[in-house]
Amino acid sequence: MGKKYVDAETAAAIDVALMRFTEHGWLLEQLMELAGLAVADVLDAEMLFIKGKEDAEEEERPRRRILFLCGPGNNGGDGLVAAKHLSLRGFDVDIWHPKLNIALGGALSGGCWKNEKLFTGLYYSCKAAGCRFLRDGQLDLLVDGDGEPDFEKPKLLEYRVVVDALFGFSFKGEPREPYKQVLIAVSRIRMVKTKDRTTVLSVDIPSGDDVNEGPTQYSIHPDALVSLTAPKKCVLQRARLFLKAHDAASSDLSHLAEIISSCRHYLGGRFISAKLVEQFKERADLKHWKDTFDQVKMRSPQYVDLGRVGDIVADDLDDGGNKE
Ligand SMILES: NC(=O)C1=CN([C@@H]2O[C@H](COP(=O)(O)OP(=O)(O)OC[C@H]3O[C@@H](n4cnc5c(N)ncnc54)[C@H](O)[C@@H]3O)[C@@H](O)[C@H]2O)[C@@H](O)CC1
Repeated sequence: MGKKYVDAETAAAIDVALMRFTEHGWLLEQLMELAGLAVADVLDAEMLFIKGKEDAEEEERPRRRILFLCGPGNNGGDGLVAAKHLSLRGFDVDIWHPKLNIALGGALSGGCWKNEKLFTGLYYSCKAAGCRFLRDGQLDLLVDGDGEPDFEKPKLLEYRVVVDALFGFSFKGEPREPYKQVLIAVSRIRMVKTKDRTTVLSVDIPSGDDVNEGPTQYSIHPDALVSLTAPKKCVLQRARLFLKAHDAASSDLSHLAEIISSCRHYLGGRFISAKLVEQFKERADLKHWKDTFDQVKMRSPQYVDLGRVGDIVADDLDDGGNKE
C-alpha cells in the first residue's frame, strides 16, 4: 500500500530505466521535450488564473513577461524546452542559465559537461524562438516592486511569472552559489502581498526542498508545481507540514500553511507504461499515476490537474498513502 510519492533514489532509477535502450528506449531529448512541453501547457493554462493575460494589448505586454531560472541539470533543460515553447506562443521570455553562460564562454568545453551538445542545441532553439538570455549579474534579485522598470537589468517582480527550473530530483545538501542567493530571493516573492504579484511555478520539485524530507530554509514555495512522471516525496512532506502548520497558533506558521496548501499541483510527463509499473511495483505505486493519466486521456495529453497540495493531503490521509 502507499508508495504513491516516490523518493529521490526511485525517481533516478525510473529515469535510468526509461532511457535504457533495450528496456524502454526513450532518449533524454524525447523525455525532456515532452516534460518541457507539459510545463509550457500548464503555464498557458495557469495564465487563466493570472489576471492580465486575457488581452495582449501592447501596454499589457510587460505583464506577459516570464523569467525562467534554470539550474545545471536536466531540470534546467525542462525549463529551456518550456521557455522555447512559450516564446513561440508569443510570451516575452527571459532565461537565466549560469551554466550555459559559462559553457558558451568556453570555460566548460573539453567534454566535461556530458550533455553539452543537447544544451547548446536548446540554447540555439530558444534564441531562434525569441528568448533572451540574461548575462551574469544582469538579473536584479531585489524583491522590491518600486522604481522604474529596467529592461536591461530586470527585477524579479517585474515578471508576471517566474519559473523555477533550478533543481529536480538530484538536488542534495545546501544550495551552492550562484543558486543560493536566487533561491532566497525567489522564496521572498511569496511574502509580497500585492494583488497581482509575480506568480512562481516550480518544475518537478520546489527548488531548495530535500527531495525526500521536504522543505528546507532555502525552499521556494511555488503557486503551482508541475510534478513529472510521479510526484516526489517532498510533496507529501509539504502536505504534512501544512497540517502541522495549520494547527499551530503562530500567525507566521498559519501563513506558511496557507502558502503550501494553496499551491496548485499538476502532473506532466506521461511516460508510465504497464511494464514500468510492474518493474517498480516493490518501490513505487506508479499504477496510481498511470491511471490518473488514463482517466483524462484525450482532454489534456500533456498534463493532469491534481488540484491543490492541501487537497492531496486529505486524500492521502484517507487512504493512508505513504505512511511509514
Ligand atoms: N523522468 C522524468 O520524468 C524526467 C525528468 N527530467 C528532469 O530531470 C530532472 C533530474 O535531472 P538531473 O538528474 O540532471 O538533476 P537536477 O536537475 O536535479 O540537478 C542536478 C544538478 O544539480 C547540481 N546540484 C545538486 N545539488 C546541488 C546543490 N546543493 N547546490 C548546487 N548544485 C547542486 C548537480 O551537481 C547537478 O549538476 C528531474 O527532476 C526532471 O525535472 C526530464 O528532463 C526528463 C524526464
